[in-house]
Amino acid sequence: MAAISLHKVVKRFGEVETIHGIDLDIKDGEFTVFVGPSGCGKSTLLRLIAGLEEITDGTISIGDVDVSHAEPGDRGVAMVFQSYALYPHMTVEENMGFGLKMADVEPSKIKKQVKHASDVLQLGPLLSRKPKELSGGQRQRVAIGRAIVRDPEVFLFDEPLSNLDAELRVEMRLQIANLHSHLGNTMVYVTHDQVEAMTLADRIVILRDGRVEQVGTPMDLYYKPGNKFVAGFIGSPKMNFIDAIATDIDGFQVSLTLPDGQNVSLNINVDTCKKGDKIKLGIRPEHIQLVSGESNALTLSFHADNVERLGNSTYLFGHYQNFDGFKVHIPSDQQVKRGDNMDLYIEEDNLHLFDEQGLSIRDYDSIVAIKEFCG
Ligand SMILES: Nc1ncnc2c1ncn2[C@@H]1O[C@H](COP(=O)(O)OP(=O)(O)OP(=O)(O)O)[C@@H](O)[C@H]1O
Repeated sequence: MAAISLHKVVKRFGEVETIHGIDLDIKDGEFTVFVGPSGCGKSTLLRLIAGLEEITDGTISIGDVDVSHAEPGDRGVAMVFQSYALYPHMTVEENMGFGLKMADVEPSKIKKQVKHASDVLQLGPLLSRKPKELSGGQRQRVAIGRAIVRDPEVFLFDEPLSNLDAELRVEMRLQIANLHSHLGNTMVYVTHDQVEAMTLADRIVILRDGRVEQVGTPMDLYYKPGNKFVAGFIGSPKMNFIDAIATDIDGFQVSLTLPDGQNVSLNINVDTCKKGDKIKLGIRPEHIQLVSGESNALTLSFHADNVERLGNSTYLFGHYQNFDGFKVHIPSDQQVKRGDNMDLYIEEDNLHLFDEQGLSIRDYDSIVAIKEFCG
């Protein structure tokens, strides 16, 4: 096991800089997930840690060792890719032991390591099969097994589940979570699937255009997004954003004018905001209610253009004022049909506020503080 530390890491491909001076500390034994939109640099960053790409500037250390310019094989890492890349003519057992065989490891030791990995992944009954006799999920387990037999300090996963169908992905996701709790190694995992990120990660690193937008536990990123990009990226369906103008700020109170002309006064502590500022108000679809409650801060008139019933819950897609594509996630027992007009209710605690640059201006810690103060 080993901690990983990136210090001002830069990567340029020719003239083009794609990683712009990233600082990041990954703790020993932590499961860290890199997420972000396509092209943001997730795979490049992982490959820089693995040594499959050379850094242009900065340093990378694994454990106490500076590996910035070390060969991949000398870094104590094992990587699992999206494509399993198994040798078709070899059995599962031979595939798993091949790397050790090439490194001239004794056959009895190889057998022991393969046995250990196949026990961990429940591959025992499949050891004598060839890859073509395996399902996609089983093949990916063999690829993971091949990494385990090398007994690395760090596992690096590059979208390992993206070739699998939806059901298998869920199964393999659970297997990888079990693997981490069983082995306890430091693991870094790249995905663009936010469900994988939320469910697997101890900490998520959200990347955008080669920079880190925010690092935090899944729940921190969900409840306390540092900016509008993170708020929109984490959560499904995505957070709704509506425009507002700050008309008054007074300590723990901020007054806003909404697009429908209503003025609302919120008991919210904002860090940096002044009268006349344009604000984006963020509202998660699942934080909207159709029934008025005691602590509602906001009521919005909504028209449902579309209704999707999934059985366990219902999604409404519609508009509030001129905000098309406004999304609402409600329990399935609520009777709503396409074309209905209704009021939406949102509680104060569930509102997010962003300034014109997209930075969060809500002091999230004061939510807890105010609650504690008020008992
Ligand atoms: N070998 C390369 N030569 C030139 N540019 C590259 C190379 N590899 C990656 N890039 C560029 O670096 C940027 C980051 O790519 P990367 O593959 O790391 O993104 P990603 O976030 O993993 O994307 P995806 O989710 O689509 O796999 C992209 O703009 C890509 O075009």
